[in-house]
Amino acid sequence: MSEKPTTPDSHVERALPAPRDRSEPMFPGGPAADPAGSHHERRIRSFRPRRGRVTPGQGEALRRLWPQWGLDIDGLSRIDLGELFATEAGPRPGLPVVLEIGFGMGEATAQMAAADPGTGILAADVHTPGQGNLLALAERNGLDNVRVANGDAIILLREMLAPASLSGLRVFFPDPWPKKRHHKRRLIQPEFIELAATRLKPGALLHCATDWEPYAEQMLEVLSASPAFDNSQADGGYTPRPDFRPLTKFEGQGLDKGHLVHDLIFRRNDT
Ligand SMILES: C[S@@+](CC[C@H](N)C(=O)[O-])C[C@H]1O[C@@H](n2cnc3c(N)ncnc32)[C@H](O)[C@@H]1O
Repeated sequence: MSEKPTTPDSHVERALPAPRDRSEPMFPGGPAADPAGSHHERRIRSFRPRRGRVTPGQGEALRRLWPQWGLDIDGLSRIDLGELFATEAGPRPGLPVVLEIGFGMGEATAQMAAADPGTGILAADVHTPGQGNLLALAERNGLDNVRVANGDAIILLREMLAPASLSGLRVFFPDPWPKKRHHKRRLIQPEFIELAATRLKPGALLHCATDWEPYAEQMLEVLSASPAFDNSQADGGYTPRPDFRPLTKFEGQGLDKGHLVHDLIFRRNDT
């Protein structure tokens, strides 16, 4: 009877990875698996939870940089923005902070942060590979004015940010939810704008962009109807694409399909 050939360590059992509980973080020290809990409240979400495949470089950035620059949107604590943007030199009270909702892979976020080092960018998304990508970009480019938040930005705004604490809000290419039955998932709705208005300082800019024409029309209608915001365009229409907004990944895909892009810039007034 022929014996099976053995390798020197064939007696060693191959260790199987221990099964991971859904609530355990995928990257030790990194973003929480489900920060505010998927059943935190019954509400229609503007995103689908999606982790996507994380590259080794993104995973490494999440493990190493999250404790320093990451924020889990747990809905439990009030954020002191001066402390959140602290550097080795100490907290930065009075630093103007802009919230970006849905930064995707974060390339445009990093470019805008580099162009404006005197402004803190609080960038929120649920997309794990993008969070790792943005952290790595921030480190590579020496950006100490970027913080990455993981979870639903509505909970961040409502539960964790103080009234009149933000100097700006950016929503670039939010999920268009083109099917009629999904329109209720769109982020830019009257209730969202009402909430955003409470968290923005007078004079703060709300900048939206989309390549989905019907959503652009909805944005214009909702923002124009809000008594808390004034259109930066005297004619009440869209803003010509400002050169300070870099091309985003999602925008590039829309342009390849021949989509028209619309920017909308509204100013929070004193009401
Ligand atoms: C269509 S992508 C656009 C990404 C990026 N701005 C770009 O232009 O390439 C929209 C992003 O918004 C995120 N998102 C949608 N609703 C969100 C919410 N309530 N809180 C945090 N992120 C959200 C999604 O996860 C997604 O990454």
